[in-house]
Amino acid sequence: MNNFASPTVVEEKLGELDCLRVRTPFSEALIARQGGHLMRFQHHGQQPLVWLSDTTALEHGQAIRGGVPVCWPWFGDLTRSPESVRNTYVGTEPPFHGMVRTLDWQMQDPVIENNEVQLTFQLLLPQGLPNWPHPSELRLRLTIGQHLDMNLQTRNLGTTQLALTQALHTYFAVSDSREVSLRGFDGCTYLDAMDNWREKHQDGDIRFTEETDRIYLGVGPTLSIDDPGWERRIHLHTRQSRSAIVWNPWINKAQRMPNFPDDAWQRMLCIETARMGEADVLLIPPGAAHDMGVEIRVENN
Ligand SMILES: O=P(O)(O)OC[C@H]1O[C@@H](O)[C@H](O)[C@@H](O)[C@@H]1O
Repeated sequence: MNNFASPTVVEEKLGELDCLRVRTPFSEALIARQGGHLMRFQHHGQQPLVWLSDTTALEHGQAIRGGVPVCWPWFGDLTRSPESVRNTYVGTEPPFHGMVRTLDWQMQDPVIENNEVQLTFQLLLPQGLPNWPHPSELRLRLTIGQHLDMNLQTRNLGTTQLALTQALHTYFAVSDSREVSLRGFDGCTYLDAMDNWREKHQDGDIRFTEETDRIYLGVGPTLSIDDPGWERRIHLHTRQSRSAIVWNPWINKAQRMPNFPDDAWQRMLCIETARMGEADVLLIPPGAAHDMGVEIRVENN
């Protein structure tokens, strides 16, 4: 512990975005009200845990590049979600990664306890969203302290079952994406977006050697990123999620993507805690709520 005797939460404007800067005795974080978007998280005296693009847009209605976008009420390209989820949208051009990452969420008063700060963001959607007529409520709870914990709760306020896919699209900062290994995926099946969504089998740890965009299925609750360059291991402990997206854009896609420096693919990777695929689609009965979450810890070698 150092620097800050007790946690603080301070409002801050970043470009057009209303943000909160959280300081605890262990860590510092920056969160935008838009999307309830965690933009930065860093332990004092250490490298960042979460990667944020130096060139991200900081404008109302524009997706923030990096941090932890919330993908909801579907993940990625809606046509890749199960039919029950595709049918929830009645428009013609469904936005990629759903519709809430660029909305302003309501924030509840911060709770400061045990040297941690808990921020809860809420989206109350009595009519649903444009072309998505499903009354629901979304709550994102971020706990910032010695560890980072994120919990996404969906409540179905409608009268019929609600089908969703979703992800906490976490961009991790790493010393060099070519040198890290991702553990906990050995033996899993994955859908390979780079190979026409073929189903494949993961043998051993994941290493990045090319553009990688995969949906892992049947994933257990313990995953990690082994980063020898920064002499640390990042541990993810997931709750109520059996799927994860693993993504690194590599050289060519990095050049094509907006708000993403050409060489930044070397310094980031995504492991996205998700509910995705036929087997992990989220079905919520009327009146019920569902939580999905992840706790992230760092172990220094
Ligand atoms: O540029 P966006 O919409 O934030 O998406 C970034 C990436 O998000 C990942 O989750 C997807 O698997 C990739 O296909 C996509 O490129």
